[in-house]
Amino acid sequence: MSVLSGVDLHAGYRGRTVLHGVDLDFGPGLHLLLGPNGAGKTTLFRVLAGVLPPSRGRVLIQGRDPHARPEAKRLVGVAAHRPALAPRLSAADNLRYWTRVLALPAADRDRRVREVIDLLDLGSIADQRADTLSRGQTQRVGLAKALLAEPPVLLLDEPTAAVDPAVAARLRDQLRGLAAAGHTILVSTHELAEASDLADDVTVLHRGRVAARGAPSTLREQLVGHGYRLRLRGTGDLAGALRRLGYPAEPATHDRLLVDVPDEDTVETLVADLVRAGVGIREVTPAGNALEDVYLHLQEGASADAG
Ligand SMILES: Nc1ncnc2c1ncn2[C@@H]1O[C@H](COP(=O)(O)OP(=O)(O)OP(=O)(O)O)[C@@H](O)[C@H]1O
Repeated sequence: MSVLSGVDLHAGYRGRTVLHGVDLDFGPGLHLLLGPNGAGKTTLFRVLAGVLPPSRGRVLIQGRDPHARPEAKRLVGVAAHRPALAPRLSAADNLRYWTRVLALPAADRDRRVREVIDLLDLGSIADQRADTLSRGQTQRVGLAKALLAEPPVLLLDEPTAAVDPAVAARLRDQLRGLAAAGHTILVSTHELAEASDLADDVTVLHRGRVAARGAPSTLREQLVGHGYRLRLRGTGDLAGALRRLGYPAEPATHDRLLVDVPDEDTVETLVADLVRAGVGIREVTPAGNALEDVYLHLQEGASADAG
């Protein structure tokens, strides 16, 4: 069941196009939008939320276009990367203020504030002034704000970026709970650990385009192919050394390589050849840490384009 979709979305800022034709389609559940810094994740969220109009293409939320029908914006709750809270108001008063901005029925406002405070375990900081909250606490208040109107769709921009591992784990549990309750949740992140941990459905955004979508393990195959990752000692001409040895690999970063080899025997030969060629080897990892390879692959493409 499609709840949130985007077709051929183009968008940008003052003549500069950031999204170059993004197609997306999400149903209820937890979905991740993974992309390196600057990939266009925040821009895409602004377009999906009905805030930034696309120059081309269309957004549909439960069949309604938020850019054509502003009331459809109510179907989306957005938690910004750095939520803007009124500094002098308490966390709870910030939430109360937002119930008015969202035009929730007056009779429901206090109840909803209490509910989101309970749901996100914010009781101990509810009366604390916003400007005294830690970044992680601020982020959780931002998430509470996104939930106030009980929207079917949640767009969460790097919700665990500023929180410690224990809080992040709790937040992930809460997100899983919301997904199980029927929300369609899209979480953006550039953190690989987060992506492998949180959801099986990952969309990779790269340079304003969807580079791939799938479970972490299948993404690797789509983008990188089969292979092994080698971490080498030294920053010499690794690509040159490999070419001379006849291996189709390219450096992904200064001391790492992605090597596409069909089997273990070839890896053994490769390692022996590299050692003979004087290249030190620190680590050989089979295709397991899928998303890290995907990222290295994207970086590799980006630096090749830049050069
Ligand atoms: N308000 C703006 N005006 C002009 N350019 C912008 C604006 N916001 C973002 N950009 C540019 O659009 C591109 C995509 O930015 P965006 O914030 O969407 O990426 P992102 O994937 O969310 O990155 P990050 O992971 O760093 O948050 C970047 O090159 C950025 O400089």
